[in-house]
Amino acid sequence: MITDELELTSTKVILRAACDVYPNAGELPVIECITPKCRAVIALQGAQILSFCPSDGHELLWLSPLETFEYGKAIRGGIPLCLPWFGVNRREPALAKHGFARNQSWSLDNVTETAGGDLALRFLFQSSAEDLQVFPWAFSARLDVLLSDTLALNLSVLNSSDKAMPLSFAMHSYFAVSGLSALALDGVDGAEYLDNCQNLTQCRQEETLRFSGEIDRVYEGLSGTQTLRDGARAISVKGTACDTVVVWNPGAVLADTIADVGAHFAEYVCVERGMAFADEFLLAPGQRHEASMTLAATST
Ligand SMILES: O=P(O)(O)OC[C@H]1O[C@@H](O)[C@H](O)[C@@H](O)[C@@H]1O
Repeated sequence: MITDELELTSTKVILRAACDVYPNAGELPVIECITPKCRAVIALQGAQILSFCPSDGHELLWLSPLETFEYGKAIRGGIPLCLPWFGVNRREPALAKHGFARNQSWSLDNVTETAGGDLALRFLFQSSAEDLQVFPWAFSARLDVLLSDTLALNLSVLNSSDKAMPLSFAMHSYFAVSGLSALALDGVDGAEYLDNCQNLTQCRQEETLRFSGEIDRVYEGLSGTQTLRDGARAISVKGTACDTVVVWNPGAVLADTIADVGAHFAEYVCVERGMAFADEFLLAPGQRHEASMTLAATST
């Protein structure tokens, strides 16, 4: 059993095995953070936030109840980081979808508590010699997480190779929702999108986005704030330097073919922020790209 505890003035940071937090999970290391404003669980694999529960007790993120937490396998739910490419790799489509950083261990580099009771954690990732076989640009990444009443992520990617590096990525949030039929997403109306359910056909979002059946849409160059309305609750997704918005729910038919979703498809929707498709770019040698995303939930 892994345990290590850091007790700060008003917060606790505890290193645990996933099975101590989630029934049926394995030994994968997770960090449980308890602050005056929230409780959060973060896996070291992928620096993946698995849970964020502000003091109103309402969980923001969905984590599959079918998740088995195996080393090297993508965890279904929370906020996976898709990096150093999003979706299908454009150079080599046979490579693993969404890059390899979500399936590897990151290190916890720093933990700082502020006087106001916020907690900042820094996670680091360094691409390995093995990664260079599939992505021949050495890079490092840093994820700064700020746990407050809101959840803020700052993802910074440094190209440490000597040539321009193609970069696409996403902070792939799975939001816990009360059901799909009453949901609506503001902040994409009027925008063009690529419909991933129709071979990336270009379409236009004429009305407020609602959820019935499979939805897999990519809005490029959008930025701003998206707000997911779920009855009396609203979740806002605000980002900078992550101008692509991806909205995904598999619907019942596709979910049936996804082992770790299945009958649970109506418990979540993904509203992701990143740089992908037309927003993918070349990061010059020695240059950093910093993107940030803040998630906040309010109830009326
Ligand atoms: O099953 P994965 O690799 O985690 O991907 C989940 C989904 O991620 C979304 O971002 C994509 O738009 C979908 O096409 C994809 O199915």
